[in-house]
Amino acid sequence: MLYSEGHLLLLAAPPGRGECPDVGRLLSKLVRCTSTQGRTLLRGTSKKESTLNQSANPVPDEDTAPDAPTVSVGAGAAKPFNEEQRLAALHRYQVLDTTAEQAYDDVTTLASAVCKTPIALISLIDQDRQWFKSRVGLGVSETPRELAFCAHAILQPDEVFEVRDAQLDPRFAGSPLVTGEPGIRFYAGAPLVTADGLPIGTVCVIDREPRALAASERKALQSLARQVVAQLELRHAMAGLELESMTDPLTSLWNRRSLDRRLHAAWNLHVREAAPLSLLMIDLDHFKRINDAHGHPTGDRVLVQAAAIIRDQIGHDGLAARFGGEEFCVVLPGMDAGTAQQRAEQLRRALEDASWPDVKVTASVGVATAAADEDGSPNVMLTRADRALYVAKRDGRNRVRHFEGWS
Ligand SMILES: Nc1nc2c(ncn2[C@@H]2O[C@H](COP(=O)(O)OP(=O)(O)OP(=O)(O)O)[C@@H](O)[C@H]2O)c(=O)[nH]1
Repeated sequence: MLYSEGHLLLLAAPPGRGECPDVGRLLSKLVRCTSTQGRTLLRGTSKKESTLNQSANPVPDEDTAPDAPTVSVGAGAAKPFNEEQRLAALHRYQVLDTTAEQAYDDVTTLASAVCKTPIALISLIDQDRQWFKSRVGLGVSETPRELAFCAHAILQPDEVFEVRDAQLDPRFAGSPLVTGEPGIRFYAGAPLVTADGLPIGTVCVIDREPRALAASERKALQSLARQVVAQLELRHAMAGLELESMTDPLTSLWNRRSLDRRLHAAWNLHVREAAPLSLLMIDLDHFKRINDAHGHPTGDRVLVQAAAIIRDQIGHDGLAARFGGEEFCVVLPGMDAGTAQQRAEQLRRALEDASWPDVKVTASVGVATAAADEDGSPNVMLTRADRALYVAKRDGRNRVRHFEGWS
């Protein structure tokens, strides 16, 4: 957005002044959406609802409107004193450049309706730009930071930053966003402040006419900003849980469940692109003896080190997972049988040559490949790799075998 970092900029021309959009419906949708995810983002719903409905018919409240802060002119707003932590907090949410989401779009729809502005935005202030997670009434998805009104708004994280007539404000009168499109005259942005007190953006509203926010509208804008932060936190926590549920806690490799998903995805790619697909099944040899001779904790350390070697050896060419116990699996999309066998042999040697804590470690590897035009299924791939692993064990261990048939 155009004003200041870390505010949701609600820049909206009234959707027909005098019209009262169905704010209650939008609000209940928002509350429903957030509460189904186990967290109430809007407390005291009925009170807020009545506040929001009142503010749909705003009466500018000159007494309570905050004064604009003093900021630098020319190259845009000054940077907040805690800019580095602020950017780290923003990037932690991993929300920049993501696609539109209903939960955020509901907020801008509400902001525009409540404040009766034609433009409403959720603006996130990145290092050199402001990027809009959601926007009503504006075509662009980002602007340079130096043009952002929101970059000013984040300098006063506990207040709504309001510019009642940008043409009369020396900081903004010459801005191309005021002199040209979208012709900003009025701006109000409520900073998005994280639990750590870091302002990452705003919820803001913009109008093409000079005006002021009523106290109730200002409050509503701040409520919406709090909801955006709660939504960001919720998504972040869910992503963390998802990752946790897909990861093996001991080795940090993908777990079996994750392997199944990824193998299916790789199989779909194999079918769609008519590309080969290979799979390695790796089993540490006589692992029980390591546990028996050196104890379970040493066995665990060996598993962690083996996982690290497998991950390093495979790099970005495939996906490594812990299949269970002392067994690992590697999915190699696009890799033919010959190359997969070479990589398996390199991996086997790397495990054998590694320096281990007081023990000798080797592994047997089974390889299965679906040629570019071959039918089958992910489960058949697993069974074939398992059969090849069985043959490698049967033939003496510490060796690689490719699936060559069932006999
Ligand atoms: N330390 C440790 N041991 C585990 C873990 N998961 C499974 N194991 C042990 O791995 C051993 C696997 O033993 P087996 O299936 O007999 O296989 P092996 O001794 O490796 O023999 P081969 O596979 O035939 O070469 C068992 O003793 C399990 O208790 C784990 O997370 N940590």
